[in-house]
Amino acid sequence: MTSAATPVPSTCDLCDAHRQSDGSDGFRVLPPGFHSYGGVPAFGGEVRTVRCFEDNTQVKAAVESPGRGCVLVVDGGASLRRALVGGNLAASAARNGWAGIVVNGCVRDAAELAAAQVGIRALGLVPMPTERRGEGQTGVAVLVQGVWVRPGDWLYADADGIVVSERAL
Ligand SMILES: O=C([O-])CC(=O)C(=O)O
Repeated sequence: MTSAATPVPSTCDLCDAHRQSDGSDGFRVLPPGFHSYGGVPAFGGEVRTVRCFEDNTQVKAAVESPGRGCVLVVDGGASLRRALVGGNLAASAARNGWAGIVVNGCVRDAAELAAAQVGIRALGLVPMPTERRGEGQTGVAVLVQGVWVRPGDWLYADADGIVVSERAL
């Protein structure tokens, strides 16, 4: 598996190679709108997923478990009201070997995120944390900005964007 330290293919090169893709080959591009907040600007790895809404219980559990070079994709329903990842969870993700976290939602603690050796993408920053009520699901297909992302997919992110593939590229 790819780890944060492994060079990742450029998303532009991947898109050049898939320029005729209609999605039927399992290659997808996430729409723009994600910003980079982590200390690792480019990352890639096999996908693990969490779906939750303004409750980061399952995100915390995931980043506190071994990441094995995977990318955690968190579908937070695009909520801009609560931060699903902050400095503590980012530090846990880095410590446990996650390559990156992509949040369809918000994050907080900008300075601490930038200091964490993990890739972090999110729609924006908001200082309000979630309330943990034990809700949320892991290991489910998630719809991120209109694009399906499934556990076992591969995700690559760099300065140009984020792409997802059914297989390692
Ligand atoms: O704990 C949270 O809910 C989010 C946060 O602020 C952190 O990860 O430091």
